[in-house]
Amino acid sequence: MIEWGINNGIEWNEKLKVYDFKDTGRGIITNDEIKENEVLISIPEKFLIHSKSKFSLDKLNPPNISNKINTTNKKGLTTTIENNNPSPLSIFYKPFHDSVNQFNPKQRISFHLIIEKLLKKNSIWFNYLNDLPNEYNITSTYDDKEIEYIGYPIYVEKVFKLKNEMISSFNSFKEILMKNYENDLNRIIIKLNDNDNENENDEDNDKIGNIKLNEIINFNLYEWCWGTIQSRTYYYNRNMKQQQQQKLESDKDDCTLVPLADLFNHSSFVDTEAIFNEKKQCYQVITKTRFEKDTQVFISYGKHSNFTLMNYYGFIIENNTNDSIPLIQGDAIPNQLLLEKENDIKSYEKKLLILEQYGLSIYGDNSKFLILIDKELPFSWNYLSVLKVLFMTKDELNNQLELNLFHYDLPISKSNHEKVLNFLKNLSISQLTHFKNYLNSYNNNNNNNNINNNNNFGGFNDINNNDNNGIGKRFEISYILEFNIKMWEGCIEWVDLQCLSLKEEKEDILIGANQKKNKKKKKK
Ligand SMILES: C[S@@+](CC[C@H](N)C(=O)[O-])C[C@H]1O[C@@H](n2cnc3c(N)ncnc32)[C@H](O)[C@@H]1O
Repeated sequence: MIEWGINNGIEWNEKLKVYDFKDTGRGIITNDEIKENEVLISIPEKFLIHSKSKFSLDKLNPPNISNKINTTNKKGLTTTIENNNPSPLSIFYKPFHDSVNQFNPKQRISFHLIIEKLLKKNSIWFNYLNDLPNEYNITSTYDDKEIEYIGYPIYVEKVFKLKNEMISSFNSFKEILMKNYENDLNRIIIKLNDNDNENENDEDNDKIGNIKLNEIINFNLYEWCWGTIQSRTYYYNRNMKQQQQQKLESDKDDCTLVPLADLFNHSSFVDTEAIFNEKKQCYQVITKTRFEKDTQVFISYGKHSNFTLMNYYGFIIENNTNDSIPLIQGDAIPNQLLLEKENDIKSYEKKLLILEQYGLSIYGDNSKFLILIDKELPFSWNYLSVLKVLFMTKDELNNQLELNLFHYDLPISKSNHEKVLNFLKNLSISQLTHFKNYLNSYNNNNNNNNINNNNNFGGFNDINNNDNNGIGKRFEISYILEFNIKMWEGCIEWVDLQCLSLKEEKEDILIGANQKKNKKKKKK
């Protein structure tokens, strides 16, 4: 693959080599020191596969029609206006280009990948595509039963959401193609051989004849594209500046495959910069981290929790410092405080207003109720602040004691602190029990039948060796559930420590905060 890249003008850092690592699977090793800010790879634009990229067969690309056209106005003056609907001239390619124009970015990239894969040796990406994994371990490919067995409702819901996103994306992909090709699955989409008498049996493995619609509408192939996109693409927003800006803002999904740059494995301890270099017209990956000779060169895929890594990339990392557990709103927010809505609507509304004022929320996506891997503070600041405000008494609200929290970073009051800690202790104990149950039933349901339990992290795992009706135990899921148990145990320890030190406090912290306020007033 590297040789193919170098022969085609991809600038590959000479110190780097492909290597099969025991723990992470195929990745990149360096035979000399790599310095901070060193360019790892530069890839010419023509090799990128994104939602605007060209197909490798010239005849598949729409003719270059200018986006500006001349018109004559009522006064007979000629003006140049935007042509918002440039369409390919050829009737033969009309359904092809109509479909391309109707696809969203992920469908468009999938279509491109499918075409290039079916083109085999006729594709400029043949060597690259040939060396990609045949299947992916991402959660969208899990069996429905397996997803249910994960147990934790937030995880189950998220995985189903991702899987359904892929399925509905495929359904609409199929619908667009069927409509444009008038439901004719035998319709020839790509005519490689202009000779109509072509002998269809003449194809060898890598040379092809014509490509029909039924080869393109193939769920397994689409699932492979989805895995390729989820686990191997880079962000791509260079077009944002140009006229497509409006269109692209509505679909923030735009990303690009960058051949060979997707051979680097992930580490949460490194920093990477990936940019399109306008001057050189190429995509570059630059490391912000130094690497020693004979070590694996990692890049960063982002600060992801293990659950996110498992969903999008199909692997997890040991003791991931970015790990966190999302909380269900129903568990995270005390019920009795939600009941306040009925008893004391004024206080309830006041609390919501305070939260809004400080950019916090108890509803929907805005809320970040997270358990963190941080011994000093295992609950996210947002979450703790929401709880503190919700537990405020009428008096505390009237005295605007939220200012203690948001201005001086102090507790609202000793009793408020106590109530929050009590709630967190009960929450942690019940979550710990839940996670122990999830793990037990996960293990029991999967009957010790391991899908990829090779007791190491990542790498290429054979996900097909499960002979228990398609269900098997996944190392990643057991690890995440076990790790969450440890995190909840850490929360209980933290709450106990806080309770101890709170007991030792003689004076109500509320007084301390007020003193601080008074001091400020005196200064004025
Ligand atoms: C962009 S590709 C990296 C190259 C890939 N290993 C290959 O052989 O083509 C991303 C995939 O590599 C694997 N991977 C990346 N980082 C890893 C890590 N730290 N541990 C285990 N597997 C990792 C996962 O399978 C992931 O989906």
